[in-house]
Amino acid sequence: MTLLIRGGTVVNHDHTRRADVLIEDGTIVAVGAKLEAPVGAEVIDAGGAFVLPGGIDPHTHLDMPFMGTYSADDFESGTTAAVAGGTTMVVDFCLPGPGQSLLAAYQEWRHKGEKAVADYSLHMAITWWDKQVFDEMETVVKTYGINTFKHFLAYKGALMVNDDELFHSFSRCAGLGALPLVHAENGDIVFRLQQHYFDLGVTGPEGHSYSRPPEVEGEATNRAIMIADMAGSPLYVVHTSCRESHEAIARARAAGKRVFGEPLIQHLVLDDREYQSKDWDYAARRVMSPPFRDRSHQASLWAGLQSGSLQVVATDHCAFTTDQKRFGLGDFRKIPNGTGGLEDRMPVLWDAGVNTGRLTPEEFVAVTSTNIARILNIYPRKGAVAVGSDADLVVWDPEATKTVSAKTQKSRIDYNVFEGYRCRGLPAVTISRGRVVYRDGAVSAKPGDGQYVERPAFPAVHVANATWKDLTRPRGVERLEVTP
Ligand SMILES: NC(=O)NCCC(=O)O
Ligand SMILES: [Zn+2]
Ligand SMILES: [Zn+2]
Repeated sequence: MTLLIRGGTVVNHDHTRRADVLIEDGTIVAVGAKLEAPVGAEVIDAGGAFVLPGGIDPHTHLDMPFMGTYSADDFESGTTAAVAGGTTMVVDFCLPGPGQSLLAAYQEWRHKGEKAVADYSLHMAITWWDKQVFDEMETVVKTYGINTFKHFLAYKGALMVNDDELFHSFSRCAGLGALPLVHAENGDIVFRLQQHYFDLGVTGPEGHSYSRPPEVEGEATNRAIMIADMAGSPLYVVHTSCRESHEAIARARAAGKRVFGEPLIQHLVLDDREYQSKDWDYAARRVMSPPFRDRSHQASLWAGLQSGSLQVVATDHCAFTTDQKRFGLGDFRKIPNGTGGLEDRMPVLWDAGVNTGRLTPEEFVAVTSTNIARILNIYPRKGAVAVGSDADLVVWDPEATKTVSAKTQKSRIDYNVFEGYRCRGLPAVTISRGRVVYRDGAVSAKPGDGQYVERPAFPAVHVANATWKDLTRPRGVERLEVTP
């Protein structure tokens, strides 16, 4: 199948130019001025709009078993929302249960992924530790094409791992050429603070926010960075939500460490006043970890994206219905943690980022697509409008407007945390591997159209880390023998 996108302005992370894009059998075969349409080609007139690499959201939880229920969007509704918002690939988290084989969990998540309408990939979570996990990590990397392992420093008694497990797993990642990811909140302290506020009589959703202050995130981020450094591993910090965590990442980078930070679109535009709503449902729908912060933290996150100390904007899409949120009526600790955002990430970020001058269109492409493609080792197959890349593209109309509303969204849940947000700048057409999957408000892709994307290990990064570690390692002092 041949497709020509004519008359657009192609924006990559490093350059912008007027160019047509020719696609054959799912791959970009030419990018240039005034390309001829081959006989039989479908032609899309971009009409001067931007042509961007499709968005990549590296942080979703579709059909996730969590806090006694399952997240409401599965791979079908989640990826449908994604393409409607200009995102052509998601990376979800495979979560082995306690004592469950990583290989069995992988098969379960691949089964869930069979319904995806857009491409997807998986991170593997390390939720427990012993020799079996150590051994299976190799198969996960070499056979399943997963080069990222997630570690939760929060959710005590459920997903949380301790420092010993962290050091073992990070060291194993270093040996395999894989990248560890962390949810950085100190789960022991969160547990105590939850009890403290509950005992004081704070039972509503605001208790969730009070019990997860920026300090628990700052501490855990610093700790994970230091442990990764000692293990000789790079590190990716998911949902970086506050100044303390951002500063830890910026400090590490300034010291030459390979550390990456990922703010969420929610933390960039929504703040903690939401938890003060008198409407329990309204506040509970916004319960996620880390919670929304005060506006001074937002300024820090934007500055990080602008200066390059933070690299990626994700969603952590983990959507629960109002009925599910009500599991926590009377006890905020039981409110399922998570919010949606897959359909909204790119439009809201364009509006709050590009329309305000915080980001250039090229920086927008970097933080929504290219940087994460590079971090996940799938660039330039993904994350670029370039010859040889997968034809995952968005024709982006910078003047189109909409007001976010749960009534028109593709997600299955009954509300939207961005409700009423007026966006200027929207996807007009989304293309996945050369096929139009979204146009004029309608998604045409079908369950099963999405393909699983394998991601090879990063030998070069780990060789560099190991070389430097070896050069700088403490060595025993050679001394003259002392004769007794
Ligand atoms: N973020 C959140 O509240 N829910 C999803 C699980 C996680 O990422 O911590
Ligand atoms: Zn998390
Ligand atoms: Zn998450």
